[in-house]
Amino acid sequence: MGLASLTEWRAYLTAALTEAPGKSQSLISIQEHAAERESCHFCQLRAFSTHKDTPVSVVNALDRAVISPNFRFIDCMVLGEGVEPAEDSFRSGCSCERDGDCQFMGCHCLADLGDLESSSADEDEYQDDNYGANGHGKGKKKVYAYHSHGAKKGLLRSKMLDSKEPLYECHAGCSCSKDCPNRVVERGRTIPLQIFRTPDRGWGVHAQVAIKKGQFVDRYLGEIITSAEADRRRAASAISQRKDVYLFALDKFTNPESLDPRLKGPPLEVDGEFLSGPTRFINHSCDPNLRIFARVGDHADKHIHDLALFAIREIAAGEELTFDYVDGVTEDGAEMERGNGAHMTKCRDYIALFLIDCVFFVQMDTSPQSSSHFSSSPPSPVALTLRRHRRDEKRRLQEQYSLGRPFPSERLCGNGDCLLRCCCVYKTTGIHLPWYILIDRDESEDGVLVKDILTEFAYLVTTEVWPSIEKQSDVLLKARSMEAFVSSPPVRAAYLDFQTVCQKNDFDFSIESRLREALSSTMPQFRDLVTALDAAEQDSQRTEMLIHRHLQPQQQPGQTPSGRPQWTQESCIMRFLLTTELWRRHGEKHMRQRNWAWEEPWMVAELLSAVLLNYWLMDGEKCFAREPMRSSEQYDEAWQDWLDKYPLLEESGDERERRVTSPDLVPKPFGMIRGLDFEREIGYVGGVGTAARGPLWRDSSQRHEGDDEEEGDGGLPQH
Ligand SMILES: C[S@@+](CC[C@H](N)C(=O)[O-])C[C@H]1O[C@@H](n2cnc3c(N)ncnc32)[C@H](O)[C@@H]1O
Repeated sequence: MGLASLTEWRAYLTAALTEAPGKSQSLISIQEHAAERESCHFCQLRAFSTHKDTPVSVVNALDRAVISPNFRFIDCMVLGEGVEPAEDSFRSGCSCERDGDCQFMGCHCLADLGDLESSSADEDEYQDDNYGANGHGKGKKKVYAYHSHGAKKGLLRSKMLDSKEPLYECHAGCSCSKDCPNRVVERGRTIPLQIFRTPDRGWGVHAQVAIKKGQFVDRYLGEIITSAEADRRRAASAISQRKDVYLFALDKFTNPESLDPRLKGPPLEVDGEFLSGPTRFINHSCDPNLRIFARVGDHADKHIHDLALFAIREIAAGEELTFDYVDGVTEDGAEMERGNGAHMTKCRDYIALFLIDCVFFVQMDTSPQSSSHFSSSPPSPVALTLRRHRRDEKRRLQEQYSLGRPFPSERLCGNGDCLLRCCCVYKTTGIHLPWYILIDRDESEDGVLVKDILTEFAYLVTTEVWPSIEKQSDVLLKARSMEAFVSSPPVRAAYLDFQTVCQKNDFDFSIESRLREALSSTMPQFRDLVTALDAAEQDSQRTEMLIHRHLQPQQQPGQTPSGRPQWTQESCIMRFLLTTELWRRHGEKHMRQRNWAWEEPWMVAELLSAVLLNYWLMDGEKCFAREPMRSSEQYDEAWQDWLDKYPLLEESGDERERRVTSPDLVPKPFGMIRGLDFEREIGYVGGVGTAARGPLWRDSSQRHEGDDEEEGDGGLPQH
């Protein structure tokens, strides 16, 4: 019967008693009855319109765990605050006269589909298809997603099963009948499902009947919320970033260039953690038997499209249902070939993450508190430890934000809706989580301590750019804050991004003078941009426009206006400089950023060019390792390491003195790092001109003190 808890038993008996013929409703108070129904999972499931023919049941033959009382079963999407369906005036439907006509040219619902390709073996049923014989057969057919008759009627075509194409269906606004072959998800679940207790992964789902390849199983339901609300829930969640497994972005039709503002992005998300249907209990597998598809009914509601699960192979009765939570999507939202190395790594990483997760939630679920409704016993030590762990995790994140880590919902460009990947550098979820992370090795290829190289670099650029600072403690402070900036996660991410764009466009900077040349020609433009950003400070629209224009590839001279904008070496460098500059400016009122006030645009340009060159040099000296980013927790760790390594300096004089004189914070005397004399052996201090070499770039309008020396090219080591 599927009554997995005392609550459900009680509610079921209550309902049975009151509904039994001849029994008086007054046996129990109506109010009590309503309250019981509210919290009873069985009552929620029994209220589904599909309950009679295809019930959902819950069984637990393993332990005393029950589904959390905070969870509620629903059978249709719930629209959260700020989420609206299309207005009636935008709705449309097809006016096909007969169900089968829907596969011909005139059907609005199929308007976004291509015409039928006759070569597909999967389409052979069309050969003897009687539909459309009424003269419509002369028109071209559209590719129906489903087989429309024969043994496979209602099953998704194999071609669709292998694709990530959305499914366009007829719907309530159409004139075809509910039997139209193009209404499979629309007609709802046809398989009874059972939620059962697995030995090692909490709850799972199976069907007690066999499921055919291509058969629709059910929709993933939940509360549809805005992206900002989803970020807020991620940050506030007791399960922290693992909240992601319950959130699905409705991004199938998201396109920053869309004319429909609702499709421009960021996409809405479905949160199934506390409100959902049985599919919310389906576990993840790298070799799944289900796959999730975007399904659209009324085209005006593309922004709130359905998530429909279909069987991708024959499934035996009782076999656990699974789908791949990663499903071959890369960080850029592009498709990754399923089963390839990158996909399998990401897929397994999910499982590794769950294994940690499982220790927590299996214990949480089985502990008496999860049904705290009825239990009056004190929390177990395990539950207390877990609660403390979660609380600590949450507190740690909050502390990170207060110490200068930006909120994941913030964007570099300041526009909370921006989808541009390099603007979403703080995001910790889904497609925006950085794919790799740049970690310092202990030593360079030649055995120099990497932390010394960073310290030395920061010290040298500081003394070059602010030669007039006399007090040694102030120089050290400035150098320390410079080092904090250079090592920060967003600057590392910007360098990785720079490398990726270079590689994708075959820009070869393996010879250092080439990088210097491109950097030199970018500098004047970048300096002007910094000046323009300063001037546009109060005008957020203008600022955003300036930023976006310089973060993306541009139309090249001589290109036709319709040609695709292209990257150049300069625009690629510009993107690094600008993203690092935006991070420097980010939240200027925060104490950390106040330490990064670099006064003049030429200083900003000099220093950031130095940062890029220094990364390039250190990279060539094998100072970094690239590690795949396995989870948002790993990103949290990277931020924590950085915040621990570079604590905010107190303003008070004493404290300040104490901190800067601690041995760790004092750079080694110039040129004395073991095994490396920067000046003599490398002759390089980033992009900043030394007394001997002169500045990296110059033009007549940007001369500044100490600019008299010759422009030097370096004689620097080549990679
Ligand atoms: C969407 S829920 C699935 C239902 C879940 N088993 C439950 O009891 O609520 C996702 C969570 O299930 C667990 N999970 C899903 N697939 C798993 C797998 N392959 N291995 C281990 N745990 C898994 C993880 O704890 C994950 O956070």
